Amino acid sequence: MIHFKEAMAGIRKEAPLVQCITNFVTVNDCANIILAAGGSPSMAHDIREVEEAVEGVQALVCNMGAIEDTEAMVLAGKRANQLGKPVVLDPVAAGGTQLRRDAAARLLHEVHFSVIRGNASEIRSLAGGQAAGSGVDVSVSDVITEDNLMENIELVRQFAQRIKTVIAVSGKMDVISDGTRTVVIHNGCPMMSRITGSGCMLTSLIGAFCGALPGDSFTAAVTATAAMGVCGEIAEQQRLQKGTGNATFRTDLIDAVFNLTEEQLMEGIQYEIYEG
Ligand SMILES: Nc1ncnc2c1ncn2[C@@H]1O[C@H](COP(=O)(O)OP(=O)(O)OP(=O)(O)O)[C@@H](O)[C@H]1O
Ligand SMILES: Cc1ncsc1CCO
Ligand SMILES: [Mg+2]
Repeated sequence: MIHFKEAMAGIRKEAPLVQCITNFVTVNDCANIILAAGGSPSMAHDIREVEEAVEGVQALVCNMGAIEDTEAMVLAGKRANQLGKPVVLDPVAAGGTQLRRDAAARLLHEVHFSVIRGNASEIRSLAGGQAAGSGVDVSVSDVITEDNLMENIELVRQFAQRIKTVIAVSGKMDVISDGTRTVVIHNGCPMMSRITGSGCMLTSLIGAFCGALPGDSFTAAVTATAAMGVCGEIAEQQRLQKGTGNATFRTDLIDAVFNLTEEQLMEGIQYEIYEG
């Protein structure tokens, strides 16, 4: 059983401060989704201040879209680890270039992450498999479908168990595992992949939930992913009513997170749990 309601209440009560070392493409959306959820963002990323900045926050998010900030992520991540604060990784285009493969390997070696959230190509690459993609989007051949769901659940579960980290793979179906329990979430809509940053926003939201629930990163990752999916559906209904496009969808998605009630979340979630 996942305590979604308690997690939702917790993030609004705790108002966690979340530090994001993230990319210039989607930094503003990451800050706004944290605010929408009831948290408070800090985008401090300079190597001269990240270790000090981490002392004042409840969680750290490292987004490899800011590949130039890898050193800052290592410094901040190590300090967060010393302080026992959750660290979340978004391995943007992790398998795409040698620079990114090296950065991902270094980050995994030097920092312990509470949660890693990426698309199927990124997670497949981190897990040591052959990922087809080289860009920031998932490759068609890596997409998780009904047909390959069970083998992907097993891949994600084994990877989570091996590195003792909650792994969250996003897509049409989101697969989240702590190495024992695996949750599959069916919410969301294709429009979410027609804006840039829905993944970065999801990772930031996971960071905010981890900040509110520091001892339970699995519940944090599952609740954030479910909330994002339900809010994507709400924003899509509005897009269809208004006849708007991807720019308004992005705003409506953030608004939906701002206005999301525990009841809306509970009514909207479509998920199943696989044990063992
Ligand atoms: N076809 C889809 N159907 C339902 N939900 C989707 C679909 N594609 C993406 N999503 C949702 O969009 C969000 C982002 O997932 P996605 O896998 O697209 O991240 P990403 O590739 O890292 O994105 P980006 O790098 O652009 O930020 C998740 O909440 C996911 O559930
Ligand atoms: C498009 C893009 N390029 C680097 S980071 C980023 C945001 C989505 O991952
Ligand atoms: Mg991404």
